[in-house]
Amino acid sequence: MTPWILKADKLDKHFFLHEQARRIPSTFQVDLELHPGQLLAITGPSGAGKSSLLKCVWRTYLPTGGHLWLREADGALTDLATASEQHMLALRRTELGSVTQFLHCLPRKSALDVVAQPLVDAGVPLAQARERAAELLRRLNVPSHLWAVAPATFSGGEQQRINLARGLIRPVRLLLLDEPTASLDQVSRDCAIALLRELKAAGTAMLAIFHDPALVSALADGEVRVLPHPSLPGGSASADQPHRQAA
Ligand SMILES: Nc1ncnc2c1ncn2[C@@H]1O[C@H](COP(=O)(O)OP(=O)(O)OP(=O)(O)O)[C@@H](O)[C@H]1O
Repeated sequence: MTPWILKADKLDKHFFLHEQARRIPSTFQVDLELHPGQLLAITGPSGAGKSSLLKCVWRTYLPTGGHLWLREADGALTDLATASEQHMLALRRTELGSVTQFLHCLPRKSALDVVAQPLVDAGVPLAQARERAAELLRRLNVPSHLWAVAPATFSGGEQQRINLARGLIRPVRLLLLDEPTASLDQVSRDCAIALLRELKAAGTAMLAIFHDPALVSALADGEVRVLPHPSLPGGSASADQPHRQAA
């Protein structure tokens, strides 16, 4: 097997609300090992810290304990728990990608250009980026009469397909997926599964939160179960046996 691309070692995240002097526990003692071409499903009860784990990798959240090693394309090992902001910005431009369930885009920009933008930002000529965007929109069954329209007025499922196309258009080595298919119907979900399988086959590693067990069984190579902090209800078992990765 190829060497891992991401390894978490007792990763912790808690929040401190200074004005209330209150500590909010989140992700607790997570260990995981993710290889190129693998998808690991992050599972666990609501509030256990699944999204926080992905945000620690993307570094919207700064981990409060443990290590989060990324093996970069040149083989260098970087601990995302301590990497500089500048380094993180560079990694987000080159190696990391993230798709959530929410589409954030500028008003008045066409759906086609919203999807093409990450490629344009990466230096791909506009015509070529639009061609690839059109291909993805077709694959995700977004009707062509919507391509020139700004997605602000789109239905939830349409917006989510735009968001997914935008999130998948730029090739990355590690992709984070936080419920990117939550509002999709069965047909669109199957299209998304096919696209994600192609990315896996091309070697993209993925950490994903899917609430739909059908997606987990269709795509996951293993599971990382995030359990609540031992101080929380349902968390006592995790004190002795924190989050284990199951193959
Ligand atoms: N920015 C923040 N400030 C304070 N607390 C936060 C913050 N982000 C998350 N939390 C808290 O961390 C805990 C874990 O949240 P998180 O969203 O990671 O859980 P989750 O497992 O993804 O939940 P769900 O399945 O319901 O989406 C929750 O108690 C949440 O209130």
